[in-house]
Amino acid sequence: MSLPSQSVALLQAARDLVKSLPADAVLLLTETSIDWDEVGRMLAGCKLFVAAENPALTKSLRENPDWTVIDLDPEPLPTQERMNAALLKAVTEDLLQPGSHIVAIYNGIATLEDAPEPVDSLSVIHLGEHLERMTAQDLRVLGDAAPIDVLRAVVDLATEIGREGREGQPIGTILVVGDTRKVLSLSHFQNFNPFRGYSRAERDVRKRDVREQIKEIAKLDGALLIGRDGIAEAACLHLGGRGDGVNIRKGFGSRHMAAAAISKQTSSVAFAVSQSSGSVRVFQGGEEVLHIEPLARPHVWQPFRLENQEQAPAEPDDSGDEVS
Ligand SMILES: Nc1ncnc2c1ncn2[C@@H]1O[C@H](COP(=O)(O)OP(=O)(O)OP(=O)(O)O)[C@@H](O)[C@H]1O
Repeated sequence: MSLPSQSVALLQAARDLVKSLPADAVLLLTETSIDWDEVGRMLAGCKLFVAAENPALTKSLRENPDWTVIDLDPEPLPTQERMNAALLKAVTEDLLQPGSHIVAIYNGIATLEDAPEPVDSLSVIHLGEHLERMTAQDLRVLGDAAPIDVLRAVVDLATEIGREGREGQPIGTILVVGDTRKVLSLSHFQNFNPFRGYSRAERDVRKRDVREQIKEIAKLDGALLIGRDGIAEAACLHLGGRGDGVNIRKGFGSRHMAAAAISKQTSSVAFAVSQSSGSVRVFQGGEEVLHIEPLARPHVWQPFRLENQEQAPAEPDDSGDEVS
């Protein structure tokens, strides 16, 4: 079996790019059988990562010491997401450093299984910029709390608030997503609702300019409430909700407790942005399910913290709020 001409040309281009940019590695994403000996000859001297779902395809590749095989979960994901998953896995397993430059070759256009060419596309990926967008996979732990595009937008908003603060000052806040009616019934306004009077389009957090406006509002004391559909409904909310049965780590105060508590008592997901550290902790069902560090770019997602898992004792609700 020899390689078709388009694949040969792409591999040559990848090898040349690795030398001339320079780039750190080549990532080959394929689900089609391919002449690996030929690939090896063409990419001699390049660090090669091969990502595939099919274990039969990658089994023999593991014997080659110069190649790193990344197993992908067998899910019907778009190519972009599979590439993201492969790169994220390589970074979290310390196979690649954030900031690396990668030449990726993949099948981005032809989707037929019997496509004449195993690969048809080439991209140059600068991992520093790219990692921030690799959130979809990790957000799956939140199940169907909200559509993925809404969750991504809220993550972007929360991490930007944590990283940037406002006017040089760190700010903390809570972004509550979903179950708006129940959240409102358990909370009260500390101030007038700044979203009142604005159209849905002007409150849609999936839009960058709306997120920029919301960052201003996040300076105000209290939590923000966003619907499952991504429309911001309220700000300046003092969240009620009882704190018993929730788990937050030692050292956290009333903000994180309030976020955990509201996620326990409603089906919302609460994103607590810490004023002191900028980190974002995501609570669901009263438990912390995700933690994002406020690194300057890039950040790497951690589903669970690998540190001291000691938990703070549950505190009673400090608000005693009635329905407002
Ligand atoms: N129930 C609540 N609803 C909304 N915001 C709250 C609530 N309780 C506390 N906060 C916010 O949290 C702030 C106090 O944060 P505190 O330092 O006690 O918490 P923390 O969990 O350690 O958070 P941080 O890491 O941001 O300091 C309050 O000024 C208020 O803005």
